Amino acid sequence: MAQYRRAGAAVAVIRLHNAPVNALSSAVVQALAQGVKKADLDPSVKAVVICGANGKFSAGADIRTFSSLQPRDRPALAETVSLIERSQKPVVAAIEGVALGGGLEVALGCHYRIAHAQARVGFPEVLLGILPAAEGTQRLPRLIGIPAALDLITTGRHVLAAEALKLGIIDEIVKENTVERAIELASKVSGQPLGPRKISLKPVPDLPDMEAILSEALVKVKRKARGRLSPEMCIQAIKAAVQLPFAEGVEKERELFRFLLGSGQAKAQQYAFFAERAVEKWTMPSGTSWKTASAQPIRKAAVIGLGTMGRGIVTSLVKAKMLVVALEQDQKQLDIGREAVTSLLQWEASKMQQSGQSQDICDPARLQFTLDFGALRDVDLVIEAVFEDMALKKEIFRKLSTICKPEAFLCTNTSALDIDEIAAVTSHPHQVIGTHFFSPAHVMKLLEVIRGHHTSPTTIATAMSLAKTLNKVGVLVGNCFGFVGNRMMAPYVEQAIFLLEEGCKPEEVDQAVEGFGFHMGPFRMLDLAGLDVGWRSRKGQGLTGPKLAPGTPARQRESRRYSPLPDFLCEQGRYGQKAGKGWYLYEKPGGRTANPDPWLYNFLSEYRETHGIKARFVDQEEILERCLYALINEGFQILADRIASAPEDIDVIYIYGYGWPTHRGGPMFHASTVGLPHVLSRLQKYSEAHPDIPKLQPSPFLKKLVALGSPPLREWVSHVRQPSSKL
Ligand SMILES: CCCCCCC/C=C/C(=O)SCCNC(=O)CCNC(=O)[C@H](O)C(C)(C)COP(=O)(O)OP(=O)(O)OC[C@H]1O[C@@H](n2cnc3c(N)ncnc32)[C@H](O)[C@@H]1OP(=O)(O)O
Repeated sequence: MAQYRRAGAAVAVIRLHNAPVNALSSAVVQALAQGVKKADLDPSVKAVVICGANGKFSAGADIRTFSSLQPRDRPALAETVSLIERSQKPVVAAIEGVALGGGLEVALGCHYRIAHAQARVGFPEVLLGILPAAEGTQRLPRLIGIPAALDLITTGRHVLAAEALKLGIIDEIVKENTVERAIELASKVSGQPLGPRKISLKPVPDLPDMEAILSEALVKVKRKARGRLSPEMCIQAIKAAVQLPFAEGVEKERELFRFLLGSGQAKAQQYAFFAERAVEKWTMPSGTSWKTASAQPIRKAAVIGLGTMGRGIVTSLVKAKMLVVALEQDQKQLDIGREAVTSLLQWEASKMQQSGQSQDICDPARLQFTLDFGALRDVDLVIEAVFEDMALKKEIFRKLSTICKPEAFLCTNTSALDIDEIAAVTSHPHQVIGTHFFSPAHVMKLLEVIRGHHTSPTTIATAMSLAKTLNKVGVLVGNCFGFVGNRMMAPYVEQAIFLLEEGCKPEEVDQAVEGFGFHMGPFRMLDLAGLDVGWRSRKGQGLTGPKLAPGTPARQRESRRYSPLPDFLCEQGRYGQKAGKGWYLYEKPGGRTANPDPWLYNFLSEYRETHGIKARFVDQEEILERCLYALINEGFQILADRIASAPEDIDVIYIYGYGWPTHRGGPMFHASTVGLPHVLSRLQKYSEAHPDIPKLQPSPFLKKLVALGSPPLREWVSHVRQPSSKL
């Protein structure tokens, strides 16, 4: 848990030991405290070094233990940090790998800090719905000043050693032998006065406009937080550092920590942290999993199509230092694509430069632009990213099947299309897989990885590993129309549009959903994505356009309710932001400011009149429940259909791909929090009121879980019916 040894005659080394990241469990904290006391009591020890095993200082407090913490518990970690600082002998932190959260707090308790050049430090607690509660909110501002402390504590960002040195968090950077160098320093400074090195004794550096800085930070953080409490509480704690003596500031920090710990938000954010890690450990319905499948190395990849998605994908691959072939169909598109990729890469390089990372990502030798499919002969993996047209995709895959080497993996970037149909035209369907990137692909963290019927475990492992290489979160899902993300989006958007028919305005629906914490409500999102995308898909499905059977009632398809509203908008050229008008009016085509549109109000009134709909007032609760519970209901069906193998998969997809607020833990976590019987009863109520909307009829799986007494989320999948045995 923490090894104590002597280095030379006079230095004690305490090494934190808790694989894989030296999390500070209570056993580790206890052992650390014992080590510090032992060194203090031993007259032959003149100085102490604290370091971590396996090249990592510590990733902070053990998050797994938080659920058992009582809000009244006094953090033992804080007492240990203060014990370190009070030590009579100099204590040096030797930081390798990471010193995050409680790990950094331990380091701040030390009198000196040395870090390896690749080490990262930070206070990511805010991302877990809490704050640095082992006196970190009181020490960091004293060490680096208020503006920098506000930035680090409210964003949770990790900083590299170079930046940490500039900020004053660490005293020295070394390229190698961090612990040895720390031992040397410890020997050198033994006997020197420790007072000036104790951060708790320092005043917070004063600034003339302190009040203004704090209140501006509060306004900024509140605007960005969309209901998340922890950033605001972090500011309260930092304010306490400014206004109160150290000990009183610490009390305030504890009070705020207890408040956050007891809030549902901390639970949701910690669930999201572990869900993100759980999805890496994928399983197929057959039982094959990450444990037995091994990924193949990808040295060289190709991207077909340099539209918005293709450009982002190329940028991601280049950033990950792969050799990339980018292919387009004609010279003009190729030139436009090359220019776009080049400027994306330059932008990425400048961002990296600002954060002190090396920026050799734009090496042109690694990126080849071509019109020639022959250039794909030796690539290990291809990502086809042309637009959503099955015929075109099949033509490309037929070609790839003959040109690429037999062991190449063939990925299709699609948001809805059938992977099996595409794989069927190739001679290696087991090497075909869906990779649904989200726009902008070089920014968005999510990669939905879709297994086809024939996709091999090696192909899945390779695609999942590619996600990690690209610094994305890969989630494995099954093949069905819209997969997980878009399949759940469909009933959500459908409800939003039905609500307009019934009397809402787009901004009322958006405000309700944004008030819940989403980045964007459904109508702003549709305008951003382009209304023509859905229109093309509905035409393809024969729901509108020339394929629609003559005489079909305007608001009904088969026996289901249908709203032709978005089709009418598209017929008027209102494609959304790019056209300058859609559900909202924009200042110009491509404009970003969504303004309510009087034209739309008239249009909606006339529409309701034509169809004999009496507008009614719909309250926020109904707006939210109809949109969100329709989406969640589909999530239960997706679990029952084994398209997602666990609720965590769905939640991670929604957090990283669709802007679901992290402090609400994802749609399935949210359902478990508000209670499955509640979700069921509301769906029952709405489906009775709207019997012609099948997506409001509660999923049989949700009903089953409620009948079973609403087991906790982690048990849900054990109640999914197993496919019948072939025997
Ligand atoms: C006890 C009361 C204390 C009260 C005091 C409160 C004040 C202090 C609070 C804190 O310190 S909260 C924790 C702050 N630290 C973090 O948020 C860091 C979280 N970890 C990471 O960001 C990353 O894991 C990493 C350290 C950057 C490593 O990333 P990498 O991609 O290399 O590995 P992962 O797959 O993410 O993690 C490996 C493995 O380790 C588990 N894990 C990571 N950090 C913690 C942790 N702090 N506590 C418990 N477990 C942790 C992670 O879940 C993975 O587990 P498995 O999936 O392999 O089981």
